[in-house]
Amino acid sequence: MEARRIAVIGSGAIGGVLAAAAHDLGHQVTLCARTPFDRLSLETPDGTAEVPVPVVTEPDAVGDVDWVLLTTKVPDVAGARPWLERLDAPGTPVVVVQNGIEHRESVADMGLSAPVLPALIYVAAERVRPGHVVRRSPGTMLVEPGEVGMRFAALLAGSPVEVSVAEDFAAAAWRKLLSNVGANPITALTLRRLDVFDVPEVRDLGAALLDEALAVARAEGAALTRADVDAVVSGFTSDFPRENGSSMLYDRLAGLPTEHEHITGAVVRAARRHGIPVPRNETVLALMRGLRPTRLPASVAELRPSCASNPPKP
Ligand SMILES: NC(=O)C1=CN([C@@H]2O[C@H](COP(=O)(O)OP(=O)(O)OC[C@H]3O[C@@H](n4cnc5c(N)ncnc54)[C@H](OP(=O)(O)O)[C@@H]3O)[C@@H](O)[C@H]2O)C=CC1
Ligand SMILES: CC(C)(CO)C(=O)C(=O)O
Repeated sequence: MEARRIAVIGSGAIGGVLAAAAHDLGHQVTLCARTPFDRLSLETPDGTAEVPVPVVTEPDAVGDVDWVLLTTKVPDVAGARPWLERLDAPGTPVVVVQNGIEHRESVADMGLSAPVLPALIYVAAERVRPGHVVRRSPGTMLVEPGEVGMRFAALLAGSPVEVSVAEDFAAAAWRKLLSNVGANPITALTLRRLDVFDVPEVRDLGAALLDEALAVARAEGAALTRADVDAVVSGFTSDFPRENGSSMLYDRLAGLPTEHEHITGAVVRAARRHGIPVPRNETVLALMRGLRPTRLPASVAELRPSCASNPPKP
């Protein structure tokens, strides 16, 4: 495919993975970062590679582009407004690559002239320090159907991130939310990686959180069933290397605010609209709200393994 100019807003786990994937395909990538660093490096089971893409911290330093990939955490979208305003153009789609079900809402008040493409990503990726990202699995992305989604799939075709169109994107987003409602707060609260789901009671709690969320998803019109819950729960210990954690665990380790209001909070808000009881998710939300975003001591940070010792699952 012809090389395209791509701006990636956010240089964390997902921004790093997507910037590397696009660069390796020959696209012209610019990383729009908040915290400056010199050079992106990506650690995978095959080794660590430098990704020689320019890293800029000022919107005026980036020229016009063909695609914008927004990869900040959901609560950080407001802070990314200067980038989005600088890059906005009717022919430059903004791909919102985030967890949750609020992809369009999160940029709705920006007044963008650009088409917005909601996107979901499944990947085991961790930003361990500014500019250094560990990717422990290949990635898969799901995007809304339509012409922009198909062009985006073509843009990354042949990279380690396989993009496909989800005919029922709303259901796909709720299915992804099921995994995040279980894995993210449980790993963040226990400060453990996905191996925490080897503990039978924790696995049962995960399943119970998902059961509650399933009732809400169905009330919202998402065509999901108990089989989706079962698949997600068994995936906790089989879809990714168990040394993987979750984006919420990584935020907690780094002392950053977490996305709980957009994960568990989204389920609880929708449950209230429908009068559906979700006591376990309400409890988890209260605990997440009670956490202080404080960088954790070195002994806890040692939970961060490198990739080299973690071969991918077949
Ligand atoms: N990590 C994972 O494995 C997965 C994550 N996701 C989802 O993907 C989304 C992105 O997560 P992830 O990449 O993990 O998050 P990270 O915290 O690793 O990265 C987010 C990046 O956004 C940057 N940022 C924040 N505000 C701005 C700003 N104003 N301008 C420029 N950059 C900014 C942060 O900067 P700074 O460096 O200063 O912190 C950080 O580098 C989330 O919605 C997450 O839930 C989905 C699937 C898997
Ligand atoms: C659970 C996981 C790893 C799935 O991609 C994820 O979405 C996250 O870490 O936020």
